[in-house]
Formats: sequence, C-alpha cells, structure tokens
Amino acid sequence: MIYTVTLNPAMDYHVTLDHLQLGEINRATADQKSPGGKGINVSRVLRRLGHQSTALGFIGGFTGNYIRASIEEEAIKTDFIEVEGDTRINVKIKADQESEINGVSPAIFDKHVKALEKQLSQLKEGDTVVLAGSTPPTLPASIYAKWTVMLKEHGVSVYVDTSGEALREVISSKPTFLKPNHHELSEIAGVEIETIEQAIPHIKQLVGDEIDYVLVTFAGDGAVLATKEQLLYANAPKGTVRNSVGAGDSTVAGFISALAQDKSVEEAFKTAIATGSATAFSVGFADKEAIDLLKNEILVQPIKERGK
Ligand SMILES: Nc1ncnc2c1ncn2[C@@H]1O[C@H](COP(=O)(O)OP(=O)(O)O)[C@@H](O)[C@H]1O
Ligand SMILES: O=P(O)(O)OC[C@H]1O[C@](O)(COP(=O)(O)O)[C@@H](O)[C@@H]1O
Repeated sequence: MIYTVTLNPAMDYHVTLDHLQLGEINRATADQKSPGGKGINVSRVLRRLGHQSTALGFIGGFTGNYIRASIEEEAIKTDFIEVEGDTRINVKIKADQESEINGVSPAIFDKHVKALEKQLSQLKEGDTVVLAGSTPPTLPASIYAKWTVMLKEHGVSVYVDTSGEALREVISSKPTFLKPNHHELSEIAGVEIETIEQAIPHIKQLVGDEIDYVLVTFAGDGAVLATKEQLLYANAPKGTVRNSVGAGDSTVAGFISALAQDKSVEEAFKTAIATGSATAFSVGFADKEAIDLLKNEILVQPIKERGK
C-alpha cells in the first residue's frame, strides 16, 4: 500500500491578475481553490495515474473539512488526525510572475503526533510512505528523520520531499528517495548551486549517505537522478508554464507510479519528469494522456563526468 503523510496541508487559493501592485488594491481576474499540501498532491496525482493511496496527516477546521471532502470526492482514501485549529490557507498569485504566501500551521500537540505515530507503526514490509512538505513549527524538525528510521526498520520504502531544517535532518536517516529542487540542494550543500555540474558532487554525496534515489530538479532546465549505480540527466520538455504549483509533487508521484509498475529506473525518471512538466503545463494537475505524450520529448542519458 502507498501512504502519503502531509503534516501541514493547505487549502491552496489561486488568484490570477495581470499585474501585482504592492501597496494597492489588486483585483483578481480569476480565482480557484484546491486541496493542497505536498503529500495530498502526491495522492491526487497517483490517483490520476491509476494508483490508490491513503492520505494521512493533520487537518482541522473548515479548511480541513474542505480538504477531506474534496479528496474523498476524487476517491482517495483518507485517515487524517483531527486538530483543533484551522488548516492553513496558502495563497498562490499568478501575475506577471508567480508568487506564493504559505500560511501557518495550526498547533499540533503530543496527542496528535502519538496518534499519527500509531498509524505509521502499523505499516508493513513492502509498503511505501511519502513524507512531504513543511513540518509544523510546534514539531521538532527531526520528526521525519525519526519516522524514517522506524519505517525503514519495518521494511517500508520512505520517500521524502521537504525543505529547510527538516530536509537537512532527514539525510542521516537514509530515506529511500529524496527530491530536492536545486534551491533545496543549495540549502543542504551550504553553497549556491545553479548548474548541473555544480550539483553533481553534492548529489553523489547524498547517494554516498546511502539514499537509494536522489532526484534533483532544475525546473525547466532538466533534472538529475543518482543511484549507487547510475548518474542520469533528463531534459525538461518545452512548453508554456500555466501553473508550477504541484509540479514537484507530481514528479514524486510519477516516479512512484512507474516503480510500482516494475519499470526500470530510467523509465521511472522519465515518467517523473513528464508528470512534473505535464502539471506545469496544465491549469490543474497533469492527466495521464498529457504525461504519456510528454514522455516522447524526454531523453534520459548517462552523465559523463569530466576526466572519467
Ligand atoms: N519551466 C518548466 N518547463 C518544463 N517543466 C517544468 C518547468 N518548471 C517545472 N517543471 C517541471 O516540474 C518539475 C519540478 O519543478 P521544480 O521547480 O524544479 O521543483 P519544485 O516544484 O519542487 O520546486 C521539473 O522537474 C519539471 O518536470
Ligand atoms: O509545506 P510547504 O513547504 O509549505 O508547501 C506547501 C505547498 O506546496 C504545494 O504542495 C505545492 O508544492 P510543489 O509546487 O513543490 O509541488 C502546495 O499545494 C502547497 O501550498
């Protein structure tokens, strides 16, 4: 079974306007709400790719009710822990540029954490868990690392997509899969990384830290996938970006989907990038038809390192 864990879900509120003028009243030309948060988005894209998963995590209040109802309507199983406060609202502004204001998590208490830990302790060998998104400020940043150790001891594959301190902390717990974008890789490395060449030593270091799959995305500039045996590059297909919110989560879902169908690592990488780009080129999330079409535009090739 596949489980996604979203500790800090969000109702995403997307507003479109021609131009954002700070300090003025701005009027949107369109708006839309969607259930969001990284694990929830992974569950939604997996569903579109034909996989069932159970969405776990903390939700609360009217925004939490909205999220539960919306994703259950998409036939996604949920087993959320209810918290007292309202799930946050994240504002996604699409004007001349894309800007985001991510809200604050409601307080999460020990009783909530214990309830989620009980769920996680029941997972079995062969299960897959996605730990994705920011960690609420009332929880220690080491929480993903602690759970990764416990889950891996039970034979569970652990996919992690997070940022900041939680990302730095999780590395030593050896998750199965890590998907930093190049900004997050810079945070890990402590130096600015802008090119694939600059990224490679740091990606290899993560594989050396015994993470099975390290997938680093560079938005429209392609991506690198490293395993113990392979170092691969994939181009990102060209197209008009309509919405990059959820593109990273779609990448994770594409990778899991392909591996769940026993595809090769190269094919999983290609599917991941096609799924991410298909979402970036869509108004909502990617659909299977768009993903299959984009796969034809992606070439996965080994990276030849200088002097080797
Ligand atoms: N401008 C773009 N053109 C094509 N694909 C894109 C573009 N921006 C994002 N994507 C797709 O979304 C994936 C994730 O994007 P990225 O911005 O690197 O990560 P994140 O969304 O996690 O910040 C990329 O690997 C790519 O497949
Ligand atoms: O937990 P965080 O880091 O604040 O991110 C939450 C936001 O990220 C998203 O999951 C989108 O993530 P990506 O664009 O990285 O795929 C939104 O739905 C949500 O608003």
